[in-house]
Amino acid sequence: MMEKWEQGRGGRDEFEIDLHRELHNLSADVISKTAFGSSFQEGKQIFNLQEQQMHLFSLSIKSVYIPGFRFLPTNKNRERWRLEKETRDSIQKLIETNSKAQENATNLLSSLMSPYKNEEVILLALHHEWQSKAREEVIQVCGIDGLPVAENLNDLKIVSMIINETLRLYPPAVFMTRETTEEVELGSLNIPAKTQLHVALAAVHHDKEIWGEDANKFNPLRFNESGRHWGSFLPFWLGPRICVGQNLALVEAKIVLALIIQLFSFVVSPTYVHGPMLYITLQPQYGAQILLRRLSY
Ligand code: HEM
Repeated sequence: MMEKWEQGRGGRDEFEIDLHRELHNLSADVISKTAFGSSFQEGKQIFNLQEQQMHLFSLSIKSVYIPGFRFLPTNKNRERWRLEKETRDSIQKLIETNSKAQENATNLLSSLMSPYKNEEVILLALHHEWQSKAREEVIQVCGIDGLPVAENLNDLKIVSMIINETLRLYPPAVFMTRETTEEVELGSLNIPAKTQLHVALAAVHHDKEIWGEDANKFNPLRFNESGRHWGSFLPFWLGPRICVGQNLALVEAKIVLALIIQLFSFVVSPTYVHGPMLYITLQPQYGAQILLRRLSY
């Protein structure tokens, strides 16, 4: 990705990119490579099929629910069935040809959650003091041309705090849905069996009683303090269904953010319009345009 940026720069000091698009492509590459290794191209094709399915799913949840409608052979339904069949056939083919992919394929591809958050870079583009602090740390830990590697990732404490603070303010999974299997008492509420509950993660993350009066402000320092309630920060959820990709996501996010900070300084482009939108996960509706400037040390 960085090489592509460098080529696209073509000698200019400053250039604009849509970070949302760039990180989305990077995420597809990394998940496909991690899950499928040598079958990377086929993996990426499945990723693309799922993305088209996601688009159709997001249209259906916004329309009026008519029982049984999903069984009618409308154009959109036929497209959904085609994508579903093509995805299943491709995964099956991969499993048959690549025994290594067998354990991981369905699980990893069931998640299109990008581990990289445009918001991290956008927030750093707005908060220059944190951008500088993070750069100082990356250079101290990795040097001006060294890479973030397994041995030094734990030393990137400020970078971690920035990632956590971004996941707090803009959790990709905005709410979780659960259904009660039996009647339960929740505080003063008596909830019957088979009731759907929506747990609003974003509301918990912005709760002033938990996070204080500056709950809506970007302040990575709050992640320097210990003693927080385990239920107050849950971007990856909790318990038995906690995100299995959590560690991979955090490691990837750290590496990518550290590399961008090490090579470029950045500001928000005048063409950027802030418009977070729920599209299965939280996404920037109009993209994430930033102006990058190559650093020379
Ligand atoms: C910032 C990035 C990510 C966030 C915020 C995130 C968040 C979540 C959340 C909240 C859940 C719980 C969903 C539920 O139970 O309803 C979940 C589940 C899951 N995630 Fe992630 N995820 C991220 C990245 C990833 C990545 C990179 C992968 C795979 C490489 C992944 C794989 C999974 C899988 C397989 C599950 C289902 C686990 C189960 O049901 O047992 N996630 N994720």
